[in-house]
Amino acid sequence: MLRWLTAGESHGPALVAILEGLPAGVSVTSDDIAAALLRRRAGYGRGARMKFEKDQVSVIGGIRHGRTQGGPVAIEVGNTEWPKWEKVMSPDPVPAEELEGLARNAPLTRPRPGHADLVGMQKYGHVESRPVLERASARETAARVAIGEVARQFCRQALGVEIVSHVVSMGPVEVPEGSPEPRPEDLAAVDADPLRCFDAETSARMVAEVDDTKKAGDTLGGVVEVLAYGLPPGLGSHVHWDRRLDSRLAGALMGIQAIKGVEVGDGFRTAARRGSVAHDEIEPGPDGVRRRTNRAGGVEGGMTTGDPLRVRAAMKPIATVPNALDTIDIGTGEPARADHQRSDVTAVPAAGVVAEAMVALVLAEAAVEKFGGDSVAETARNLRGYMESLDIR
Ligand SMILES: Cc1cc2nc3c(=O)[nH]c(=O)nc-3n(C[C@H](O)[C@H](O)[C@H](O)COP(=O)(O)O)c2cc1C
Ligand SMILES: C=C(O[C@@H]1CC(C(=O)O)=C[C@@H](OP(=O)(O)O)[C@H]1O)C(=O)O
Repeated sequence: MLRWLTAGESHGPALVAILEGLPAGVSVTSDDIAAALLRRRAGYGRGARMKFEKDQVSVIGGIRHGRTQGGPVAIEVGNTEWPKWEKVMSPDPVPAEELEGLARNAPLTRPRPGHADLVGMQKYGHVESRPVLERASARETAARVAIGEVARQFCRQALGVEIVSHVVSMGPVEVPEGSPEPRPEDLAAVDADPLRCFDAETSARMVAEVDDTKKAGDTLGGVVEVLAYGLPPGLGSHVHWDRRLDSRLAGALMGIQAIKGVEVGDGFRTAARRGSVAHDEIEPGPDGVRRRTNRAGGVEGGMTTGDPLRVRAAMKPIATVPNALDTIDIGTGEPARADHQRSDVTAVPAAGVVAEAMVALVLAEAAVEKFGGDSVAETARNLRGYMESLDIR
């Protein structure tokens, strides 16, 4: 069983993540994790915070001399901005006179529509939104990307699986249907694009859309696609709803802040087709059985088919709209403009990197379930035995 947890606040000293149940022998270093975190900070349209704040990786447990040991992997992602927040976010009480006049401590009483502020205040009994937004903030995704990198290395080393993501739409600007999908060797090119878009012409239009949106004091959402290559058939199961891989992927992707829709394969587009052109016909191939197309996105009956996994996640526009939206001031009950200090215009490119991490965690979990193994070598051996035993391939 693979399980994971994160803790920490947006302006706290650090985020922490624990990944438990991973076999021993995964090669991974602090530099690998730091590189994954850098990818998450990139992307045209992100706010000032991405520039001045740095993630500081410390591996606290589970990895020795660059290899997992079989115990829980614990990673801390320190925040270089902590000294500015030490009083406001102190876990211990701070004398009132030391907090007085601190702009950062001013109560946030004008909840932002579309963020967790209002309902979080109602549910947890807070009189301002700081205690809500600190944990709702997608800064938390840094912790997921950190352990996601460990899971990704496991998927690569034990299964030969490579995970890629790219941005397929930014607001109304979409990559044309039928455009080539990035392969693992294209990931560096995707990362080099300002919006992590694999189509240069569309990327230029996306950049213009971000610029226009910024000028208008507005924000943007979009859609990311994650692809996983090299999967064996049979991860997940048809036998129960919570063992279906598609249900687990959907849950993991919807668990990313601001993701409002998930599509497996052609997803919603399939609903508009007739059956004869919606499914993937099966035929004999040179290496055994194969499907002619991959409209299903590599999952049938809640199990990987062996074709590339393809899932999409739709992100809503950033809630902290610079031209602030209407709300009420919780202190006075009067209409007001929502709290706004700064924000991303869009974070869709970063959401793609987070989505890769979530997919890596779900695939690693499903692989540990199917193949077991206390070491990467044992998992790989069990996978080989299973592949050799398949009599319909
Ligand atoms: C990478 C990333 C960055 C984000 N940046 C912001 C931001 O700068 N401002 C904002 O209001 N929301 C941002 N969000 C979205 C909020 O975290 C999210 O809308 C909020 O937690 C409420 O959750 P919900 O949208 O799922 O309802 C970001 C989300 C992600 C994944
Ligand atoms: C800090 C990160 O993202 C933050 C996520 C976020 C939100 O509301 O989700 C709001 C912004 O923070 P602030 O409101 O303090 O400017 C983003 O910068 C990060 O991704 O590392």
